[in-house]
Amino acid sequence: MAPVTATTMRQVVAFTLAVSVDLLLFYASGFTVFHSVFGHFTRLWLCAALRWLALIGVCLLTLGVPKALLIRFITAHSLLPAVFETGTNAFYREESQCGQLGDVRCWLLFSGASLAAALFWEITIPDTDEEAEGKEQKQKSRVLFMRVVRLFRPDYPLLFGGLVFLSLAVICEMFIPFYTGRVIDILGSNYQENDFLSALLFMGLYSLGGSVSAGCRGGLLICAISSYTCRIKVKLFGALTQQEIGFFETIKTGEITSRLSKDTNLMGRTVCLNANVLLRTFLKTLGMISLMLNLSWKLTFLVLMETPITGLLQNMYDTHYQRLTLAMQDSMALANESANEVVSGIRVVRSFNTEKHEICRYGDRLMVTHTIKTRRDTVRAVYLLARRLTGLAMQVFVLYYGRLFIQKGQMTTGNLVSFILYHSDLGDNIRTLTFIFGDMLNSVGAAGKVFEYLDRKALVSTDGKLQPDQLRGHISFSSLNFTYPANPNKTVLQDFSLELKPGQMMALVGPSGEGKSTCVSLLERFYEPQEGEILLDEEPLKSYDHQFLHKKISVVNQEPVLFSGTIRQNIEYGLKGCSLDEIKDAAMKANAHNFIMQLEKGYDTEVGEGGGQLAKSERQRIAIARALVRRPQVLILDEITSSLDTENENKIQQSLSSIPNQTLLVIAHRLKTIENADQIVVVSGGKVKERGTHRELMDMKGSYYKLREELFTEGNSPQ
Ligand SMILES: Nc1ncnc2c1ncn2[C@@H]1O[C@H](COP(=O)(O)OP(=O)(O)OP(=O)(O)O)[C@@H](O)[C@H]1O
Repeated sequence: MAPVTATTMRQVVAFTLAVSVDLLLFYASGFTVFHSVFGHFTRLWLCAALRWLALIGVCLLTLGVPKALLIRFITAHSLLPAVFETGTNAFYREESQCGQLGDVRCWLLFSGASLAAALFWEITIPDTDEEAEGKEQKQKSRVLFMRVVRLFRPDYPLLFGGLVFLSLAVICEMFIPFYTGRVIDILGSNYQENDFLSALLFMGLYSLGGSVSAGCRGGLLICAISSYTCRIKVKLFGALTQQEIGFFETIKTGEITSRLSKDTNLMGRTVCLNANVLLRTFLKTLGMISLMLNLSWKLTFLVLMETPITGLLQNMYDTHYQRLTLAMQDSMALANESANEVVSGIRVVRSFNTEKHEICRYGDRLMVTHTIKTRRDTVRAVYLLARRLTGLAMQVFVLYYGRLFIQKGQMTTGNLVSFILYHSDLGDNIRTLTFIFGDMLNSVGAAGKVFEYLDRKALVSTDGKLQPDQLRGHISFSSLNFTYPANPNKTVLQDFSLELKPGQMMALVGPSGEGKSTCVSLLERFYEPQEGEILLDEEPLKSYDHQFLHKKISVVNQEPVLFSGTIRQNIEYGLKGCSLDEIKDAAMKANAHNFIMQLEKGYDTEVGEGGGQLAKSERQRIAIARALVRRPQVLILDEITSSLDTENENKIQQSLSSIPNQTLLVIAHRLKTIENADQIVVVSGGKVKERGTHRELMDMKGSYYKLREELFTEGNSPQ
């Protein structure tokens, strides 16, 4: 208990001492005026400096090093009278009603305003105790902000136009309440028609100017944002498509699409809308406060005292509201996810008769969203109530004191009306200013995420330049060691070496999950091996031009992926200037021509999203045609037989074997299909376990032999 009492005592002593010293100096300044000691401004600023020094001195002596908030208060408290007096003199060429200072009411008013300013600063700008982190964050935000601005370069003319109209709109809007008050004064005193008409004319002109300028500002800025967002989206999409496959495996699809859709939009907003609102509100607030000070400085200080309360309320509300909004978005995403799952897996749901269970699950998740939403709306309702109450209390004060000032002849009725009009806007403006800081930081954060992807250099480079006129298709894997980026602890290929001679057919076989498809992925340069190299015609794969390589090495995967569009577009996918005859030829080799011709629109038939309007075997044959139309030197078939029947498979095999000099790499589970291969390689545990022709391997009675036996007994192979 004792230390607390001692601290409180020290604080009371410090407060009393500080108030006494300050009042003494404040009155002393009035004395110097009275006795015309020093010039007016010298006295003001000297007094301000002395008061600042004295108050800081008292704090140091009694409380130790003062906190940032106290320093801000002391600074505002000491300087405010001098700043205000100098400002009034500069703008209106007269002394304010507080010009003589030395009046305890003035002292109280300035103290209140200083406290308001210090608290406002405290609320809107992060505390200096978090300096290091805060400064770094601010620095980062500033750099990001400037990058966003620089990307706006092509839209600078639009932005400049927007800013000009913004300033015009603010100036015009600011004068409307002023002329409203003037009209009331003219009507209330000796009516002068000319004055009345000119006031009306100005009011009309300012209103018109304000509306036109606001419209032009909005239009220009929206145009700039829209063109900016499009540009960034394309840029980001371009950067994303350059990334290596491992990137897409480690980052969730939802995150990527959210950056592409949400964050790019937020980025545009950062500079344009927020800067627009910030600038407009800031200019308006400054202009309003200066006009309000002109109307009645006492009332102005009075209403400014509401600022810290408004700021505090807004800050508390923003924190809670944002937290609940995020929680609501998460729970909504969960509810949507369960709905999506059911829609895409409706066959499973139907066959397991789990409709009711799924409805309950969806309903439960929606209830969670509903509860959070209700809490969020309650927070909003309480905030609005508190805001209205403080606003109302302040209006009552303004009316009460306004009436007093009118009685004393310190202001007119028109002045009071103008003042009230300004005041009603001021609260909103200050709230906007406090909110916009947080929002700006959020949006800049979104820009940071977008830049992170824009700046990311793909781990698998595509800078190779080699494009030889002749390619033989000689492939060798030499001592490869490889782990997937998504699972770096598991070595998938270990000291893996293979050679595939030009024009030969090689088959990779082996149990599931042993690394066969991984070989194909490495050959396609989806990943880079950690050790070892893959050579194509004795040159490292990475030295080949990206486009050239993917034209010369074509892959048909287990799961054929088609894109929405026509069959023709899917076959010629990525090839420019491909004739219909070439497409038909490839389709014939893939045994797809006949079924395509039976479709009503033939090659112009739409395949639907992901090729959903075609059977799996048809999709697979189109995928084979897509690979063949490129006339690849190396063709890779990764378990394509799983979706083909024996008849189709035989026909495709026949046409593929008729292509001369093509190197063929086949991964197969149906061992019957690869008996004719020049070389069969058994892959197990990421290593080459056996290699040879079918006959050689059968005679060895090793893994290949066992594999055939197993598959035969499991009935997987129609041998
Ligand atoms: N993208 C990936 N990220 C992490 N691990 C992977 C990835 N793809 C495959 N793996 C793992 O690498 C190992 C080899 O997989 P791979 O697909 O090469 O086997 P496979 O022999 O082709 O099997 P299957 O015959 O069933 O296609 C497996 O253990 C698998 O789990």
